[in-house]
Amino acid sequence: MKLKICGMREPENIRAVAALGPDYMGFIFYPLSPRYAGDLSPESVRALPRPIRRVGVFVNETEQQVIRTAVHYLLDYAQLHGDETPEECRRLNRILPVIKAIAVRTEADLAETQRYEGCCTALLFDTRTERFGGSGRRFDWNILNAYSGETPFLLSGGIGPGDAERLQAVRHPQLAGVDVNSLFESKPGHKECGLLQPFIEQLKTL
Ligand SMILES: O=C(O)c1ccccc1N[C@@H]1O[C@H](COP(=O)(O)O)[C@@H](O)[C@H]1O
Repeated sequence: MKLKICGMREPENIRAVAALGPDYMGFIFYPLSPRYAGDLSPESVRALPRPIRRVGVFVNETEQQVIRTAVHYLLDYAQLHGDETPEECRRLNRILPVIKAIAVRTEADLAETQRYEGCCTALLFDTRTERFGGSGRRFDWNILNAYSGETPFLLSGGIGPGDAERLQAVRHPQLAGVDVNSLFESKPGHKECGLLQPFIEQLKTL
């Protein structure tokens, strides 16, 4: 099971978390987020050891700006968390692999994914709230059984330090990994290695 650690914004913390060996690290380029990484020096991201894939998180950003940011930070993926259409995802995905976030509360929300089939490299299922992301709230994972698409997905939304065992019970052929964020923080954008390390150890046993 792959692990993405999202919402990084402090150079020292980025280095410490990178040493734990996540598969993906995420940087939020949404100015209204308390985890906004727009002031981060590109070197802090570019210097990440290569096995770690770099993901930029965007909300209703223009294609031009996403590409500009991707070049600046040498991003490997764009995670789109807004109202981006399948066509917008398809166009960008030809240039930069797209992870499209889908807001989930009910099974009906998963039906929405059909429109994105073939338009993005992966999906990310996050909890539907009044915000675009980073709510720290979990949705009912039983709902995942209603997803019958072929695009792999990351499971996200309110995954916390005590959830490794619960994740063990989630079985789905397209489950590619999990994405963690706010519940591993001591303040927005600062991840606690003391919480991440045991979680990662437990995940490895899955
Ligand atoms: O974290 C944010 O501030 C954020 C803002 C706007 C879009 C996405 C954001 N974060 C993403 O939200 C999910 C779930 O986070 P959490 O575990 O519930 O805190 C995660 O994919 C983050 O990348």
